Amino acid sequence: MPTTPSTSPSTAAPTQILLEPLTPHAFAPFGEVIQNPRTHHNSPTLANTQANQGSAEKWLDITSMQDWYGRGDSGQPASLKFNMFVCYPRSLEISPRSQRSAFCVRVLERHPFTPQTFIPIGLGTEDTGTCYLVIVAPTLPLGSEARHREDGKVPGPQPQGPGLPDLTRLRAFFARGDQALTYGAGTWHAPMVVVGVKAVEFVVVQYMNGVAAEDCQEMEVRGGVEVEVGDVKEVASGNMGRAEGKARL
Ligand SMILES: NC(=O)N[C@@H](O)C(=O)O
Repeated sequence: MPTTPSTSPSTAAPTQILLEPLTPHAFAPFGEVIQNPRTHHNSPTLANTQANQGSAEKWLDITSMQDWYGRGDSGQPASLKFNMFVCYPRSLEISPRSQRSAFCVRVLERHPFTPQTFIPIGLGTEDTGTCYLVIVAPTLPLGSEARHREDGKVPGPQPQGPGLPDLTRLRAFFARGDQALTYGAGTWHAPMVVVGVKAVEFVVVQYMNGVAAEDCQEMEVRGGVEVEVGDVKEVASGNMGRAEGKARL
């Protein structure tokens, strides 16, 4: 997988950020949350209709899946792929600062020309021992990119822009089994992080064209970013106080 140069948090970075619940509003700069508007009061307004002889409610256009590969240099067309990721629980470390368990983000990646949807299967809301973390960063404007890149090269245009991730504005969300999500095309994100006691299977939907540099770009986060998780059971059951989970930059 192609790796862009590593980057590290700037000295101006805040030292801590909150671990937040995944909501459509909070996640909007990075993509979309997919959830049942009947059971999640914070859902955006969606059109719906009756289906299946009235035994089903059908919500329409629940997420966007647009092919941006026409902007790639190779001209290689992409097709829609359904893959499955079986994500095992990650090892957590004990934060030297808080003495609580934490996940260290060492890699961020992006898919410049496609959204990517993660749909968990087999993780119920009753599974309060396991949840998953969605860790994302906005993209820096190109001027900052030029200052940060070591090889002087600028990748082609993409929906979020070609810049490196802004680690000073990294966000970490915790999600439940009754939520799926779509990373917007080009959104910097950590490889999926499951925490807790069991593996989670995800059906993953995205466009791909087989050109490695256009399908996925990855970079190392020098020194890592520590996301404080604390008690996974508290996080997974949604009982965590908002100020408890923190990421240290
Ligand atoms: N997000 C994640 O876990 N992984 C990927 O985006 C991937 O395509 O490898």
